[in-house]
Amino acid sequence: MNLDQFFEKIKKQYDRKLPFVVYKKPSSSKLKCMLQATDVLHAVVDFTESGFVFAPFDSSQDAFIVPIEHAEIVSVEFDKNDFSKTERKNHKTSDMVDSHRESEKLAHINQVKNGITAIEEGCFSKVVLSRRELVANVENHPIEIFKRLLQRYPPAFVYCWYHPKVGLWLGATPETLLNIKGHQLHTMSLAGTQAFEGTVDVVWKEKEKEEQQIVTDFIVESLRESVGNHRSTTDLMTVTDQKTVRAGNLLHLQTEISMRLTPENKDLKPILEALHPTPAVCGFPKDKAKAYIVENEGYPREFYAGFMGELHLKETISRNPNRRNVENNAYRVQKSVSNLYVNLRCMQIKGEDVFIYVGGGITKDSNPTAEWEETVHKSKIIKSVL
Ligand SMILES: C=C(O[C@H]1C=CC=C(C(=O)O)[C@@H]1O)C(=O)O
Repeated sequence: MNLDQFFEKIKKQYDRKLPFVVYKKPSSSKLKCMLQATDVLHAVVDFTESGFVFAPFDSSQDAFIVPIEHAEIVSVEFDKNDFSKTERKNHKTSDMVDSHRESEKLAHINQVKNGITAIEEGCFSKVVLSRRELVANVENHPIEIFKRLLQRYPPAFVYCWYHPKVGLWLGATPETLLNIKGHQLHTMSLAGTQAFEGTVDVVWKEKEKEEQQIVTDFIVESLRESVGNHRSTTDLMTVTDQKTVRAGNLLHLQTEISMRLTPENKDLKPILEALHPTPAVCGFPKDKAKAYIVENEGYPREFYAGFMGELHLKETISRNPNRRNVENNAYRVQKSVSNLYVNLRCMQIKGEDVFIYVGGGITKDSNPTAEWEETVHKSKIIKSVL
């Protein structure tokens, strides 16, 4: 199947109002699509399922899945230059938004000020506050928007999820929630933001370093509790130093965390319950920050700041041919692989409207106007493809 046939197939599926998800993993040149033959909505029961999962921010609500046993899977290789002709049809988008900007700005600044007051009163030490920006619809087909995301954000996880009973979401996220391959677990702590101005060699303020350290400490502690309570996790966990990474027009602070799982802790559910939502999208302590967000943000996050990706897919891996004492060292093993990402830098398309979701971490030292600017930078990532 070539690239045109691949996208034609997805467009037909969308015209028939049948569910699909099309995606590309970070820095990969492989596009993968799962198409469901009926519009049955499959809710996740216990995360032992296999397929592509789409989970909301609020884990008390249902997560959905395109189950592998009900999906036709197609994949194709691409080069980002394949999409250089995917032109924007509508250039007025940001002008229209500008006219609403002043009231949105005041509302967000006010929300951040209230968050800082709650921190000063001791409710929590960090809370991630977001806003939903409405952009009048562009006449673009979602698949054309998806192609532009592919072209612009090669290092991101780029996706388009559609289910007639859930909705239409697209995004290009820089944040991994979990990669599990066999017994090896990998995750990251991502927080702190500044504009990219031509170099990743930048200085970070204490405020951002602290904001990101809260996320790292939470992840390490959650993994220790959910995975490592019956052994010495410190021996089995690797935590890198903070480093600067680029995500489109922005820079973030990132720490990578890896650990080895044992057969007793291969169950994903307790790991996901402990990790999601991390303080990169919620706050700390988690329950208090989450309750504050649900009560005060003034709109439902739905799938923004939730997670999505491959759940328990089987991958065939060749063993290292240099291993000793292996008679047939060309043998292959099948491993269970899960690749989950946090749903950031995303949009939801609802008929004539496009909603863009953007937020930022608030601590006691946050500056409300700077926090507003940060959400403006973040929304540009998505607006630039409309
Ligand atoms: C919550 C978002 O970003 C998170 C990820 C990276 C940096 C963040 C920050 O600097 O606040 C956020 O924690 C968002 O993009 O909506």
